[in-house]
Amino acid sequence: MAAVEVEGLRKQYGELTAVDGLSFTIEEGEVFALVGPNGAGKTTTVEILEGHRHRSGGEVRVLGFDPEHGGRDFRERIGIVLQDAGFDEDFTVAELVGLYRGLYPRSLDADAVIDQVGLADKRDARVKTLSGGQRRRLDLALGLVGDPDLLFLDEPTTGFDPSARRRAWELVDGLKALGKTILLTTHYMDEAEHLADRVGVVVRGRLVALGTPAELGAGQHEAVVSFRLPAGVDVADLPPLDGRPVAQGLEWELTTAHPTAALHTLTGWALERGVDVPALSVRRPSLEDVYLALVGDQTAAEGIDEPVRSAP
Ligand SMILES: Nc1ncnc2c1ncn2[C@@H]1O[C@H](COP(=O)(O)OP(=O)(O)OP(=O)(O)O)[C@@H](O)[C@H]1O
Repeated sequence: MAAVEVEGLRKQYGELTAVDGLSFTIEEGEVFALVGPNGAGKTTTVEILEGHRHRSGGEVRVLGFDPEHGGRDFRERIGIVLQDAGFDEDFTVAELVGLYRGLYPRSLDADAVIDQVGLADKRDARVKTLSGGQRRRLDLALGLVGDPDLLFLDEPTTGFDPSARRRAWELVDGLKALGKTILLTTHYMDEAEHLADRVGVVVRGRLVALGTPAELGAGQHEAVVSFRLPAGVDVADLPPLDGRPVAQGLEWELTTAHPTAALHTLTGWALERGVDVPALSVRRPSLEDVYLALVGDQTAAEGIDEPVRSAP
């Protein structure tokens, strides 16, 4: 059985269609990332799946439950890490994690979870004294302590410093190894690429792409050849290439569907002249390149900043 099944999901806020016919499934043990621009409908979708928001149409099953009517049996099996949970600031970290732990029949050891999220030295600190990144780690601890089968992570590493992000990634990798199903939203494409088995790209409440990071990248046939100009050479001196190189700081970048030919032309020309092409590299498009191409296309096609309105 799939952990999450969404079929034709719709959500209206008055005239605004925030979610417009979304369909996807998440298998048990899968890490699934929803990405998309601000206001695309990710949080609305996730909140419907959590049972916190009423849907306007479509079918949703989460762990076999209709989340709107799942009740306690459902809530005990899911963990939620919100962007801003908002809890009593006078509690200490250990008190709050202990409190949450008490809400679940099957829970993890509170100190172990505090350790796991890297807050061991803040165990007895009051919540109001924590930094932004430390609060996010506390959010993560609260989502984990009930030992959920399905974890919702809403922008789990926003505000984290780079090493805290890496640790959070390791934590998520560890949860995945334990067979947990995870639905995450993120604005960091490297995060989606690293963590997610599959990524769904949502624009204006619609799914515009769905696949593994590699599948999404494979749809892009272009590669980027970048290099610096050899000393004393002007860009106009280069041989004709498949496209025009564009300056990026000190480097030049050529986006081409034929990287082999472009490299051959460039390196053949350099060898003939007896010069080196400094910092020469070829890269496949990253998930971020793919995302920007998709989202740019969609917002251009649909009119920027025009919210999608339902038909009168
Ligand atoms: N309670 C609400 N009432 C009216 N409109 C809402 C409400 N909640 C969200 N919206 C609108 O629905 C759309 C989708 O919002 P949502 O928060 O789901 O987007 P998101 O993809 O999570 O965005 P972000 O990346 O900024 O968190 C937005 O246009 C938002 O303004």
